[in-house]
Amino acid sequence: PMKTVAVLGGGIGGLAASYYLCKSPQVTKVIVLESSSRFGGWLWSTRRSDGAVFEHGPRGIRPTGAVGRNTLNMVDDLGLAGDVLPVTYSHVASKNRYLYVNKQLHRMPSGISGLLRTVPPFSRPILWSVGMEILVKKSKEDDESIHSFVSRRLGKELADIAVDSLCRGVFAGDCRKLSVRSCFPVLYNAEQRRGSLALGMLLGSGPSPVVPARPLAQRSAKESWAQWSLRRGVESLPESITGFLQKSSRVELHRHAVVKQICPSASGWKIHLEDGAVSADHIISALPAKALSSTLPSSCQPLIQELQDIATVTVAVVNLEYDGSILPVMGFGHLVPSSEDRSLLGIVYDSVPFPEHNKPNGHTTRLTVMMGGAWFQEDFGDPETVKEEHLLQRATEAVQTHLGVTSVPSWSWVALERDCIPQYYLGHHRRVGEYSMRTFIKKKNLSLSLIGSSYDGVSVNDVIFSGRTAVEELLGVSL
Ligand SMILES: Cc1cc2nc3c(=O)[nH]c(=O)nc-3n(C[C@H](O)[C@H](O)[C@H](O)COP(=O)(O)OP(=O)(O)OC[C@H]3O[C@@H](n4cnc5c(N)ncnc54)[C@H](O)[C@@H]3O)c2cc1C
Ligand SMILES: C=Cc1c2[nH]c(c1C)Cc1[nH]c(c(CCC(=O)O)c1C)Cc1[nH]c(c(C)c1CCC(=O)O)Cc1[nH]c(c(C)c1C=C)C2
Repeated sequence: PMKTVAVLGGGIGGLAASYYLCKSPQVTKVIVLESSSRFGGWLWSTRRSDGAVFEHGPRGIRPTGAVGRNTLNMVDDLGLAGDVLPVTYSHVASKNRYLYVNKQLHRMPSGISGLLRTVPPFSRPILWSVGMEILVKKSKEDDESIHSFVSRRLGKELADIAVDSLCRGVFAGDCRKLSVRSCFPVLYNAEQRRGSLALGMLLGSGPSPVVPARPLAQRSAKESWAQWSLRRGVESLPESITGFLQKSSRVELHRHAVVKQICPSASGWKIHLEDGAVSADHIISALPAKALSSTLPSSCQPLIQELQDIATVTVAVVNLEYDGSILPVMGFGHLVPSSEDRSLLGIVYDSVPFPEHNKPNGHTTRLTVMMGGAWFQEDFGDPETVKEEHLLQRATEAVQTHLGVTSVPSWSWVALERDCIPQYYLGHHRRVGEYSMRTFIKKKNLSLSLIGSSYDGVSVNDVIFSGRTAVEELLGVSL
């Protein structure tokens, strides 16, 4: 006999959880509480009146693996299949990714010849490192930094350049601090189960959840999609889920609803808002860990501390539009290792994967420059006091020096995204897992689920899947 479930936070995590809750007749009421004026959180797109679309958050979602299929199944269910913009593996945006090293763009090695030959900026063929990797003993540590893991197994050069850049292009983070076990479980499991990454790739590195492919996911497999977006931008996904939830009489959607405090009560929870309170049998928190931490009563002290300790980074995202085709190379974009420029993380060439988002008949090029991350403070200082003009200038200078573009952008947008990406540091798996947060919740019998990017993966797919898993565990069903 369930129950009223309160979902805290209306980002993609909270919306996904609410969507899955609606699938069960056991749930009598779903109350979504979102502090801001819109749903979607970091899924945030600007649609200009002339039809151009600019992404300030995620721009390409991966279709592969169980979590990728799961998202496509949801997109299919919502009736969004006709709006999907796929990018296949054979597309130039999938084949070409660049590194900016020693003041030059280098195409990242790919394919057989890319592995066999020595390609700058690397000093020996990647295949040599991969071959030697099979001989490296497996580690007995229960966690390790990504940099140390890759240095040990593949050599320092790949760690310093390729993996340093990769971690900036996914976590906006420092691979010397990030945990390999939590950030790249596939790599960690390959070593633990197969003794090597090469063998893990060949033989598989462990079981993954079973998610059957519905028609859209089948199409994506047949057509070999590498990533996808939506015609009116990624924000269409939260908009469409919100539309779906609005149609249900069991769902209450609240914006401008700041959760101030949550208190365990005899029957569940009392949730205090700025004005008034609501009661619920269960809480699914889809808030960032620190935000949840500040709402808990002092009786939850150890949990409060663990949540507080999950670090985040701030990223400056600058969208630029230029007249004409100004790119010297075609591809997804380029990344910059921290040894080259500590606070300039990389540039996405949005027009290449998604020309549909250009101004119609306009011959323009859209780029996104990402800056800061783990290096934000040391370069830009306090996010409270940085000036937009300064961020814009740094971004356009980078476009000029890295890509040789001397013209002035015809349009720009600067977004300072505070604490937007959680950082899974060494020992993160222990913090969220068995020995800590989730154990405390179980021991204290708290009817509370933790979902969202703070815990089990930061990608849109991971966050949606965390919502689904929490609902399945809560209701004891498989959706
Ligand atoms: C610049 C950028 C680029 C990215 N690129 C990609 C990509 O290419 N591919 C990919 O898969 N992922 C990407 N990501 C990651 C992904 O977008 C995020 O990890 C994901 O959107 C997080 O979703 P969430 O629901 O967990 O959190 P959020 O989006 O942070 O949602 C949390 C919600 O809680 C609300 N809230 C906070 N405090 C309170 C309170 N007290 N009361 C009520 N509500 C509150 C917030 O307003 C927010 O709406 C990117 C992220 C960023 C920032
Ligand atoms: C330069 C900074 C960033 C760029 N994108 C992000 C940041 C911080 C955020 C981001 N990008 C990806 C994810 C995870 C998605 C997933 O795991 O499914 C996040 C949170 C996708 C991604 N982007 C790049 C890689 C290698 C990946 C992993 C998945 C994949 O292989 O597709 C590379 C990359 N990101 C950026 C650039 C400029 C770039 C490379 C040219 C921007």
